[in-house]
Order: sequence, then C-alpha cells, then structure tokens
Amino acid sequence: MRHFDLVIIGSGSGNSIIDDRFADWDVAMIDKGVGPNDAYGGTCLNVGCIPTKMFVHTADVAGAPAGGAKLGVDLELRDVRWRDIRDRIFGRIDEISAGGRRYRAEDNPNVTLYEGLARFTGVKQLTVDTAAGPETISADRIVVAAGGHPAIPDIPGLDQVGYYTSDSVMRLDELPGRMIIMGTGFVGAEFAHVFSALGVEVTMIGRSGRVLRAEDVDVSTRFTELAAQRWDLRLNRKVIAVEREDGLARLHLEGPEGAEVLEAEAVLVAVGRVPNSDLLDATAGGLELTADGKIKTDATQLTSVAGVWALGDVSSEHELKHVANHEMRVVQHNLLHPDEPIESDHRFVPHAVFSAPQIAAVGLTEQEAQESGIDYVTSTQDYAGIAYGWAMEDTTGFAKLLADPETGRLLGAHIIGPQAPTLLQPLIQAMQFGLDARTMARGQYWIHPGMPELIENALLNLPLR
Ligand SMILES: Cc1cc2nc3c(=O)[nH]c(=O)nc-3n(C[C@H](O)[C@H](O)[C@H](O)COP(=O)(O)OP(=O)(O)OC[C@H]3O[C@@H](n4cnc5c(N)ncnc54)[C@H](O)[C@@H]3O)c2cc1C
Ligand SMILES: NC(=O)c1ccc[n+]([C@@H]2O[C@H](COP(=O)([O-])OP(=O)(O)OC[C@H]3O[C@@H](n4cnc5c(N)ncnc54)[C@H](O)[C@@H]3O)[C@@H](O)[C@H]2O)c1
Repeated sequence: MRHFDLVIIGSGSGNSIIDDRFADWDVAMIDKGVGPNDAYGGTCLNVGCIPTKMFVHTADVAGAPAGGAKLGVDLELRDVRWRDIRDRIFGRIDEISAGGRRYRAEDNPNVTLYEGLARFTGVKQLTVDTAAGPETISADRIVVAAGGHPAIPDIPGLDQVGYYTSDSVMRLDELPGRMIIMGTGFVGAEFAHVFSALGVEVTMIGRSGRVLRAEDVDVSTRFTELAAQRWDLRLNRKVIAVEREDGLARLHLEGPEGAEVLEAEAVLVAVGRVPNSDLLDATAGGLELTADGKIKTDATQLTSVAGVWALGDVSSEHELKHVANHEMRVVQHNLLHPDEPIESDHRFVPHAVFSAPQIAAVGLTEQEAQESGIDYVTSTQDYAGIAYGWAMEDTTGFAKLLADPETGRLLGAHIIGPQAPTLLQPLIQAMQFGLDARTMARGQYWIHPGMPELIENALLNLPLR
C-alpha cells in the first residue's frame, strides 16, 4: 500500500491547494471526473459557474430585442445557432479542463494522479477504483474536496423518462421546443432565463408560492412577478408522476386547482444538490456527518479525524465557488502551518443569481432580522429613481438595505436589477471592513451618473438615528 504525505480528493477547489510550497511533498490527487465526459477540474469549471455564465451572457444578448422597443430601437433576433453557442463555450472549457489534467498528470513530478472513485476503507485509508483495478493508498494528511451532485427527487416514472440535470443540459444536441424545469432555486432561475431567451418555451414548477424564496421577501416577490410574465410559472405544485409517450415527457401535477398534466420535449431537474460524502463512504473513514449529510468540520476546516480536512460543497453550508475557494486557502495555510492554524470567515458571504433580472445579496434578509429580534432600519432605492435607471427605462429593479439604526453598520444588502452583483461588491466591502452607512455615502465621491448612485441613494435613505 503506497503511503503519501498528502491525499486530495477532488480536482475542483482542491486542485488549487498544490502550489510550489508543496514541491517537497509526495501528493496524490484523486478525481473521478464530472459531467458526461468525466472531466477534470470540478463542477464550477465544467458544469457549474463558468459555462452557465457563458450561456447567461449569450442569453442576455439574445434578449436585447425585448428591451429595445421601449427605448425606440426595434431589434430583431434572427437566429440562435445553438450548436455554435454550445461548441464555442465547451470548446474553451474542455481545453482548460484537459490542460489542467495534463498539468497534474505530466508536469508535477511530486503529484500522482489517480482517476476513479475513491472510498474510505479505514481511517486515513482510501481505495480508488482506477481503470487498472482497485488501488488502496494511505496518507498522513487527507483533504476531502469532493463536492456534490444534483439531487433527483423520488417521483414515480422519473427514472424512466429521461431527464436532464445541470450536468447534462448544457450539452444538448438540439434546443427542445418546450422545457419543464422542476425547481425554483438558483439553477432553475438561471436556466429558465438561458433557455427562454434562446427560444425555448419554459414552464417552471415550484413547490412553494415564490421563486427564489430564500431571498429577501421583497426581492423574491418581485422576481416571481417578473418570472410569471416570462415563463409559464406553476407554483404551489407537487409532481405526482412522470411518463414518456410519443417522445414527450408528461408530468402529472397536483396544485391549488386540482390535477394538471404538462407536456414537454425536455425536463430539467433542478431541486438542489447532495454532498458526495455517501460516494466516499466518509463514515468508514471515521468522519462525522451533519444531519444533511455534509462532512462536519470546525472553523479551521478540520474534520472529526485529526489530519483530515474538508472544504467546499461536501462540507460547507454555502454551496458557492467563492466560499470553496476561501476554505481552500484556509486548508492550504493549515497544511503548511499546522502550529498556527487559521479559521474560515463566513460572516459576510454574498451570492448572486445570474438570471433576468439579476439578483445579488449579502447578510441578513428582513425576515432573518425580524426572527433574530435585532433592532434594524431599512431603505429601498429604485433604479427608476436614479439617472442611469432613467437611461435604461428600468421600472422594476431596486436595492434594499438593512442597517443598525444606532451605528449605521450595514446588516444586509439585496439588489434586484441590472449589474446587481457588481453593484453589491462595495457593500460587501463595507460590511467586511466595518464601514458605516453615513461614512460610506458621504465620505467619498460617487461617479455621476453611474449605476452605483443606486447604492449612494439607498445608503442616504436609511432612517438612522
Ligand atoms: C449549474 C451550477 C451553476 C453554478 N454557478 C455558480 C456561480 O455562478 N457562482 C458560484 O459561486 N457558485 C456556483 N455554483 C456552485 C459551485 O459550482 C460550487 O460551489 C463549487 O464548484 C464547489 O466546489 P468544490 O471544490 O467544493 O467541489 P467540486 O468542484 O464539485 O469538486 C469536487 C470534485 O471531486 C470529485 N469527486 C467527488 N467524489 C469523489 C470520489 N468519491 N472519488 C474521487 N473523486 C471524487 C468530483 O469528480 C469533482 O471533480 C454553481 C453550481 C452549479 C451546479
Ligand atoms: N449563481 C450561483 O451562485 C449559483 C448558480 C447555480 C447553483 N448554485 C449553487 O448550487 C446549489 C444548487 O442549486 P439548485 O437550484 O439546484 O438548488 P436550490 O437549493 O437553490 O433550489 C432548489 C429548489 O428546488 C426545490 N425543491 C427541492 N426539492 C424539490 C422537489 N422534490 N420537488 C420540487 N422542488 C423541489 C426547492 O424548494 C428549491 O426551490 C445552490 O444552492 C447554489 O448554492 C449557485
């Protein structure tokens, strides 16, 4: 049995751990691959953030005619060359993935790449199913960066009809005429925008009464109103059964108005993700799990076993790439400096939903502030009330802030509208570095008439004491 200084499971965020400072370490990288081609480099690169945003930008361009008429510019979308779009995007991504794999496999003399599924077969011991057969290895230190995979709900017939997930839907050969999207979270909202802008008739099914219901209620309510104008939105529905007939998927739903049947050429399942701790048999390695199956860690990312760390989607409550990257840097430091461990900082974790409109948020929602009983004030500024919003004729976007009325410290920030993630960034910075709303609003110039005036005005509107 070969013994290593360090074993890393997962070539997503885990891949970035190994830099020049590990040149003297004997390292094993284990990866089973993701997506239909078992690609190297993890979810974000191959089937997550990066290709989705390349499709989202393309969809934004395809959606331009819809926004042109109100400005007096009549545009026309003449054609969507789906295969060209798909091949442009994956032509770039597949090369980056192959290059990353080649670099680890061929250019790193201290790194051994094992390609296959790894399972714990003891404490700090793993068996990898490689093409040449099972191989068992052990290590002084192990980093579990194994991510997760799409959840598939237990609905009669679903397994037989053939459905897509975020892993497969971006590589379709043809755009379907109609697509049913199950799920109203991040993945559902982003792909509904992509496919509808490219000409697919989208029906979105949700269990609750709102789309993106984890957002601040004002943001989620506004997004739901706008989504209902663009997509066939079926909320408060339960999918009872699925069947396929004459090439069509047929979904039987139960909702407020009784039974319904929906038909479409394609079904996209987007109901969340499950951590890969089960594939890994994490408990056989002595690793404790949380109630939702994530690997338990402390703030230094150490698991219940000394010498074994976990990071990213397999252990974090935030399934976001910037969080996985942050935790990766914490683990990297703690491997190199075991006597001076540092902790992850999850105080101000932002997120963005790249749909139409865009959403970005950080900190408390108003509902969370109410539930926690803290004293807060809010302000809302519409894009329609700032000069750049007039230029865009925006009538639906806004920024909503929550702050401590005494100190002016920001507690939460929520934006729905054009460039929401970009506009949120200075607010994340303010929260992280303790800048109060008054100082932020009045202590600097704001470029006129730029979109950040939305933030300047939202800050000035706060009814601080
Ligand atoms: C469609 C989609 C869009 C997204 N968009 C965004 C976005 O815009 N912004 C954002 O911040 N986040 C986004 N995310 C989330 C983001 O992709 C993840 O949070 C991030 O990629 C997690 O990184 P990770 O390193 O934890 O895991 P991963 O990148 O998933 O890496 C895990 C690796 O471990 C390997 N592996 C797993 N189990 C085993 C095993 N037993 N043996 C061997 N190898 C194994 C896998 O093959 C994989 O390569 C998106 C996710 C999806 C699905
Ligand atoms: N822009 C981004 O940062 C981005 C984009 C995509 C994904 N992600 C990450 O990936 C994760 C997964 O995305 P997601 O959209 O799959 O999950 P999600 O948790 O955002 O949303 C899942 C949705 O499915 C619903 N649902 C759950 N079980 C269901 C069932 N049985 N039937 C019908 N609906 C059901 C939930 O109520 C929820 O609305 C996200 O939580 C996010 O962290 C991030």
